[in-house]
Amino acid sequence: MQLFWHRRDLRTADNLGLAAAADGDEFGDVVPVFCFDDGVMEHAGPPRVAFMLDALDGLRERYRDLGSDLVVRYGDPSAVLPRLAGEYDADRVVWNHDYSGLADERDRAVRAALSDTGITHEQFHDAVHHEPGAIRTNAGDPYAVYTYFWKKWRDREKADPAPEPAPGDLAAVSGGAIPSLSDLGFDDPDAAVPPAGTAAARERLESFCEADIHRYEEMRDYPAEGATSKLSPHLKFGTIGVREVFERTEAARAAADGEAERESVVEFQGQLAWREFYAQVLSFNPEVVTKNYKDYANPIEWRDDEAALEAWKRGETGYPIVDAGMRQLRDEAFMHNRVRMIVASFLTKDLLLDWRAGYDHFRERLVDHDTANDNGGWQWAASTGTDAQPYFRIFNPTTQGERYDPDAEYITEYVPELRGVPAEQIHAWPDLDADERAERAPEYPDPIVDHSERREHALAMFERARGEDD
Ligand SMILES: Cc1cc2nc3c(=O)[nH]c(=O)nc-3n(C[C@H](O)[C@H](O)[C@H](O)COP(=O)(O)OP(=O)(O)OC[C@H]3O[C@@H](n4cnc5c(N)ncnc54)[C@H](O)[C@@H]3O)c2cc1C
Repeated sequence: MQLFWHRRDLRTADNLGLAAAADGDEFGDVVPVFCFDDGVMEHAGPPRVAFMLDALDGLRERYRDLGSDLVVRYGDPSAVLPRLAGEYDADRVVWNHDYSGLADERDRAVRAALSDTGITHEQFHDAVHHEPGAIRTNAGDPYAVYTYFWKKWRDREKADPAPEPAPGDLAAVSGGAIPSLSDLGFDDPDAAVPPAGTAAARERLESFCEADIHRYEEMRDYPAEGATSKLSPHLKFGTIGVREVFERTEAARAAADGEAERESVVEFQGQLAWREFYAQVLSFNPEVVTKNYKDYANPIEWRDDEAALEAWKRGETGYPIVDAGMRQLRDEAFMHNRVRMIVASFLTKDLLLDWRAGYDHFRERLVDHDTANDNGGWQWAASTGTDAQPYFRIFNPTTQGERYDPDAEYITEYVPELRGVPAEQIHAWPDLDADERAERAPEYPDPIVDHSERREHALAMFERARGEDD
C-alpha cells in the first residue's frame, strides 16, 4: 500500500503525484489522505476554508465513484502520516510540492519523520508547469524580472494532463467525515463563496474559453466587463490542474479567429506565467512574506493610522473605485485584478500605510488568497517587490476610475449610495465641493485624504527611504 497526501491539489485528474503513485504498482494500491494541519489552519480565513471544505467534499465524492474514499485526519502531518502509514501498512507516501517557506518547513519535518520509520517518500512538481529554478537567467540565477521569465516560460514545452487513477489502483478504504466550518472553529463567511470542486472549475474554464478568452486582452482591465476567468481559487486549491487549463487554452488559440484573438489567448497564458513567476520568487525568497524584497537605504516611514485603515477596509474612503473594490471583497471574497492594484496603491501611496496591513486583510478575506501571488501583488503596488511599480509612479484613483470604469457601472454595483449620481460626478467626487456632495449622495463619505497632497508625501517618504531627501 501507499498513501497519497493531498494538500493544494484537491482533484483526482491531472494530478502528477497521484498519477505517479497510481502507476507505482510495486508499492500497491493508493490510499488518498487529507490532513487538517493546525499550523496551516491558523493562517486561514473563513471564505477560503469554506471553499476548501466544498472542494474536499467533491474530492471525496469522486473517490467514492472510483471505489475508494478520502481518509481525513487532524493534527501535525509529521505525526499523522507515519501513524497512518502504519495503520494501512503503507511503504511509501507521495505528495506534490508547495512553495512557501511554511510548506517547506512542514515537508522537511514530514520527510524526516517518515525516514525515521523507514517509509519511502516522493514529491512531484504539480502546481506549476515549470518548477521554481527550472527557468533561470543565462547566468544561472532565478529571475527577478517577469518579462524575461515569461519569454522562456512561453517557449518551453508543456506537459500533457496526467491521467486520473483507475479504480483498480486505489485502495477500497472508508474515509472519515469532512468537518463543518464550525467544527474547525470558523464563523460562516460574510461573503458569498463560489462553488468549489473539479466540476465547478471545469465549468468556469469552459465558459471562459467559450465566451471571454478571445476578448480577454482588450477587456481584462475593465472590472464591469467580467472578462477574466475567475479561476484563481481553483488554481489556489488545485481543483483543476494547470496542464488541463493550458491544454484548453491551446484549443482556444487554435480556434481563434485572427491574430488579435490568438494574442488574447497568449495574454491569458501570460497571467498563468505570472503565477509561476511569483511562486519562484517566494520559493527562493521565503522571507518576503514579512520583509520587503527590495532594499532601501533607510526604513520606509509608513504611517500608523488605524482610522484610515478601518475606513479602507470598510470601503468608506470617499474614493469611489477604491470603495467599490473593498466592498466587492467584503461581499464576494474576490476583487478584480485592476481594482486590487488600485486599492493597494491607495493604501500604500495615499494612506501611506504599510503593505503588510493590506496583505493581512486580503489574506483574511480573499477566497483565492495565495501567499506567492498576494505577496507579489502587494509588494508590486508598494514599490518594494521584484519588478515593482517604480516608487514615483503613483496611481491616481480618480483617473483610474474614469479610465477603467467610465460609466461607473462597477462602482454603482458595489456602492449603492452613488446610484443615480451621474458617472462624471462619481469620478469627480473627491473634487466636488462639500455641499454638492451632501446634496448628491448624503450617505456616501467625503474623501478621507487629498490625493495630490498625499502623492507629494509619498514621494518624499520614498525619497527619504532611498536616502535622497536633501
Ligand atoms: C494586491 C494584489 C493582491 C493579489 N492577491 C492575489 C491572491 O491572493 N491570489 C491570487 O491568485 N492572485 C492574486 N492577485 C493577482 C490577481 O489579481 C488575481 O490572480 C486575479 O484577479 C484573479 O482573477 P482571475 O482568476 O479572474 O484572473 P485571470 O485574469 O483570469 O488570470 C488567470 C489566472 O492567472 C493568475 N494570475 C492572474 N494575474 C496574476 C498576477 N498579477 N499575479 C499572479 N498570478 C496572476 C491567477 O492564478 C488567475 O486565476 C493579486 C494582485 C494584487 C495586485
